[in-house]
Amino acid sequence: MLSFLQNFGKRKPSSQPILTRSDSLDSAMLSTTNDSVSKADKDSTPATSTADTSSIAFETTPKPRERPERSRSLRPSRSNISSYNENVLSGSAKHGYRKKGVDTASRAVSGETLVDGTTDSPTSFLHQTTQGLNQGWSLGSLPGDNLNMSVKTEDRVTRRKSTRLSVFEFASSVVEQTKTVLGKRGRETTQTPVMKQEMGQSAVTLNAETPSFEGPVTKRLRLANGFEDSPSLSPLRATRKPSIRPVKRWLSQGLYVGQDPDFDPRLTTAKNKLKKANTKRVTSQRRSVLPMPMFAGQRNLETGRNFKLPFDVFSPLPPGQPKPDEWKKTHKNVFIGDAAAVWRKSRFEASRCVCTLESGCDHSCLNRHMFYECDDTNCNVGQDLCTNRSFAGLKQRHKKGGKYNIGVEVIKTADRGYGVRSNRTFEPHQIIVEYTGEIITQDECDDRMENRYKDNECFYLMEFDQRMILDATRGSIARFINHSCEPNCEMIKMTVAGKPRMALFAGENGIMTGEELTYDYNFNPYSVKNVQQCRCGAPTCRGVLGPKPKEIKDALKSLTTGGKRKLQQAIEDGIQTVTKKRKINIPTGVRNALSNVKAQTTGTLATKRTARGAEPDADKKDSVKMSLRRSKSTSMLEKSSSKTKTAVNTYSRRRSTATLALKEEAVEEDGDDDHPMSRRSSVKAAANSVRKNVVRTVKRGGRGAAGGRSGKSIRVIEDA
Ligand SMILES: C[S@@+](CC[C@H](N)C(=O)[O-])C[C@H]1O[C@@H](n2cnc3c(N)ncnc32)[C@H](O)[C@@H]1O
Repeated sequence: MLSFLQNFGKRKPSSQPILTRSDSLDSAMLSTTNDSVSKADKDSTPATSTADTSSIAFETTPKPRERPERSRSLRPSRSNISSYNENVLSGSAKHGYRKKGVDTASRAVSGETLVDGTTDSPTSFLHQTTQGLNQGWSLGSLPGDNLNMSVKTEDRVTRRKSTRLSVFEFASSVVEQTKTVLGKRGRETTQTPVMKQEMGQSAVTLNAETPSFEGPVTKRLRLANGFEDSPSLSPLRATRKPSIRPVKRWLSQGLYVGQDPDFDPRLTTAKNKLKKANTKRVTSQRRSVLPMPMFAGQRNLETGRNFKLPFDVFSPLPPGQPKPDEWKKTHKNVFIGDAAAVWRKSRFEASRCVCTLESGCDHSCLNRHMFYECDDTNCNVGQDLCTNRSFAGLKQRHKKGGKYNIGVEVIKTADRGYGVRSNRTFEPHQIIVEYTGEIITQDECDDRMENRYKDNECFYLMEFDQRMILDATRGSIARFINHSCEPNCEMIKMTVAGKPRMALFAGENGIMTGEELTYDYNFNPYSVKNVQQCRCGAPTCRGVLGPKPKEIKDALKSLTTGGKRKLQQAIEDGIQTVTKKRKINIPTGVRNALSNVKAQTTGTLATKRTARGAEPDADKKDSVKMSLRRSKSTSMLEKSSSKTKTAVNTYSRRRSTATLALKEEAVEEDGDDDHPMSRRSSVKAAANSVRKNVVRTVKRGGRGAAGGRSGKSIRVIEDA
């Protein structure tokens, strides 16, 4: 049988038999033909090759009929024909091009010319064939044996080989072709590492034990492992992966099923892993599924949770947005040149706030009112209860990293150059971004203006503290924040661990995702000719960067014609009224009048304060100090601008010496049980009066060709 298979159905002689299911059927079907031939040829000289077989077969049969002789080269080579015939499938095929005289019926499966002249009916033959197909494969028992169709090796008779393909042979060839196309790589991709490993081992075994096998590896593996009659024996099925039906667990267990309870969607996977590794979890208290709504409600009632609407949304800009040329960044204030040496430590000693554990450090915290950030050295309630640690919170946010935590990004505006927008929400008064840069002395600033920045369009300079300048040319992203007459943020200077720092805070209404961040520059162009048109688009836009000239005039009028009370009110409203005079070209006469009124008023208030002696009137004290400091600042600016003619954009929201003194008194007197709160509220009132933005922006006046260019400005913080 083996030798029969070897000689039959193979294009070229092979030393190894191919044991395939198709072969068994094929051989079963075709053996009748061969046997009939062998019967006829039994007595003739045995052939030694398939070619001989053909010759024998054709020699013993007469020519079928006369046909026009075709050239051999034109005749299709039979060994190359791989056509598919339904007759072959049905088993009733009459193979090939027959010679006349050959009993075609005997070639059919249904013939009665089975080996040894057995008289099995076609039905029983088919039955046996089916049995043979269903049988397992093994070397010991081949299906052909059951069919009693074995052919002894010594009786090997060369027979004419059918050039048509049987159905199984055809299928095998298709699979083989497919595999050839897929190639090794294709097979590898369909095999799991475990499969490969198993197959590798089995292949070794197979090679060692059954070297005569050929065919797909999977089949050999099955044969070797004894998985007989397995459906995966089919080469087509062998390459197919078992499909795993996905189970929608979330349908029954909720959307968060399987998610780690500590998972933070704002972090990257790596950071989440790190966080998980670093946190000790109390696994016993964790539940793998969400609590039922009633339990969730109960939990909320017990533990409490701030309700937030809308939930924080992160909305980064789509890629490909125009970005500013890379600027030198620094996220910390850096002293440059002599600044560090000149810098003095804060004159004011840190004092503890008087907040209680019951109330926590809330909006009534004195440190908060004084624009001092609480820390472990000056806070009475500790980190957990304190809400006056904005800069510390910002540091933590930035430490976490990611665009969401940074929360801002640069955008290109239509008509104001670059700007900054939020890509998440911010609560009212929440810190957004710190304004950092290089801290330089006034001399250094002048030098930079004359040399380094002489061709610049924009300047990012602010008067900072102790007459230092904060230059954000190398600084944080906050330098790109534009002005608006109806801003949604405010720039605030606070003392953090004894050092002043500036940051942008959300305004009263908080910030929504995608809003452009703005604050009021109170831009002072220094000269009317340098007034810049404002394009903020607010309904109440003043039209220029800075106060309207009319407002300035009105303020001046109130200063000159109003009484002391009115003047004081004007002063408390902010020093804009004083600085505004430099935004427009105020007539010298008016200016002199203003100076006189200012001096008189200051003197009066100061006298009053002295007369009151030890009894502090917080508001007035504050006003006095403000006016004094204001005068000082003004002169500083005048001097500065007259000397260097540099433009300064100033901002200040700063406590005064007086308010600090009051605060200390209040802390001391807080122990007095009679009126502790009244004292404190007077301090608060004093502090509140100081919380006025004092922002001045002065356009750079003519300094040669570069100095006279419009649009050049620097912003300087001014101590109030
Ligand atoms: C500190 S820079 C702000 C960032 C600037 N837009 C940029 O592209 O670098 C200040 C300059 O921005 C422009 N600017 C800011 N707000 C403006 C506004 N509301 N209207 C017109 N120009 C504005 C002015 O030219 C101003 O001198």
